[in-house]
Amino acid sequence: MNTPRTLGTPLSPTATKVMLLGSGELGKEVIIALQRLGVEVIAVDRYPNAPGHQVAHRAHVINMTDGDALAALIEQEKPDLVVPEIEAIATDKLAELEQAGKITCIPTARAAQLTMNREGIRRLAAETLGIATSPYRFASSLEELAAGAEAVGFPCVIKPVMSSSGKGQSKIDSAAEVKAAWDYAAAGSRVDSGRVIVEGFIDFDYEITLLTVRSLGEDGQVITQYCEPIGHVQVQGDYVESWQPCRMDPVALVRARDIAGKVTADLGGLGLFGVELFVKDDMVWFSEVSPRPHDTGMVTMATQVQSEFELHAKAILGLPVNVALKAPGASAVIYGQHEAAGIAFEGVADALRVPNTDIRLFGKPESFARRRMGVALATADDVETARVNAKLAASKVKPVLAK
Ligand SMILES: Nc1ncnc2c1ncn2[C@@H]1O[C@H](COP(=O)(O)OP(=O)(O)OP(=O)(O)O)[C@@H](O)[C@H]1O
Ligand SMILES: NCC(=O)N[C@@H]1O[C@H](COP(=O)([O-])[O-])[C@@H](O)[C@H]1O
Ligand SMILES: [Mg+2]
Repeated sequence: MNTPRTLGTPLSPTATKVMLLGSGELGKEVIIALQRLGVEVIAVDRYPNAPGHQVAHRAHVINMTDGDALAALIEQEKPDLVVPEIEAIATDKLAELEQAGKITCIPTARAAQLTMNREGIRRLAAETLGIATSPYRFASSLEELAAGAEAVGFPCVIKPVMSSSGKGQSKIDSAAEVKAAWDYAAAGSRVDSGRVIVEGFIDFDYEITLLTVRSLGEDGQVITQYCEPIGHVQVQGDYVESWQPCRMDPVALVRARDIAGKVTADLGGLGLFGVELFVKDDMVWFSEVSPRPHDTGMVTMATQVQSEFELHAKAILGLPVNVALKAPGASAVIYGQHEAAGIAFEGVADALRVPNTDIRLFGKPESFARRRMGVALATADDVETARVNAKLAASKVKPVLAK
């Protein structure tokens, strides 16, 4: 597509139909942004009442890694656009359907395929595009992992090739810990491929997500724009707080944009990407990329003129976008803390009394101790104050077991 889409009326023959594959907290916001443009949205996830299910025109529950089930649902709904929201889907089937001209996948089926598996995106970035990354090896057995760890050196980080939000990830300091890391990766993999990546540990000063948007310009050509960098802190491979803008060495910022530009140009298509980068002084390493909104980018709901979700929604429809920052701000995660269905949240009023804050509760039907159930957002004159306030607001929200 190189012209903007004409938008129809939902639930009518002119409807512009978008199908989200994955309907968590990130998809929920993309859906709301699409709904505002009168797009008909079909939300799909692996369990009922996922956050995005609750705000879409229609909701479906299927095993999205089952290619036949996925193809059948696409055939039934005939969406104009298919928008992957998680990695764990039958991306080979999406590629087959795209090849046959049956779907338009966002940003491309190939991007979904390459980023579903760490091996695909890592080899593309490091070996094809020549971009700096941590040293790495792949391993399909404990013996290969032990050899890979020796090759990249200690400390190193071991991750299943198919996992996200830090699941199955561990950092080890010696050969004695390799077996525990192998077993932990096997347990945390979202698709048990029995394959892991071992990466040399990068002793970075800080890490960022560079939200990068590919949208259509007035002449129908794709243009690439960069949001202000987002700094973040991760615990056990999962994001706990983020802030924007993240102050950076100017040379590092140029390098970060250059890497993000190269990677997203290769992946192609339209939409927003979250490019994860490690930074030390003026050196920048590529870590990975989400061809979709990024969890650390939830901060943009407070900080940008158009949130990352609105940017994604507009870009995929061929519409122009505005990546401008509105105010410095921060986000802090609210975890479930309990293992139970239908939990309640006390203290929301206290949280909202913290100056210039807001709260999102995702509405996930079931809580786990470390499941992300909500996020606190804050803006301020400076990022430091916003970080303090976002964390304070998040700490005031108390997940409790329903009485
Ligand atoms: N090689 C490395 N050196 C130093 N830190 C690392 C390395 N690999 C991962 N980390 C740390 O672990 C975090 C999570 O890693 P990564 O992004 O690869 O996992 P993930 O499971 O894909 O997470 P998500 O889905 O949330 O992006 C990184 O943001 C970083 O803080
Ligand atoms: N880092 C990726 C990420 O943040 N993905 C977001 O989390 C949801 C799954 O949450 P769940 O595991 O609680 O169901 C996904 O659907 C997506 O919105
Ligand atoms: Mg990551």
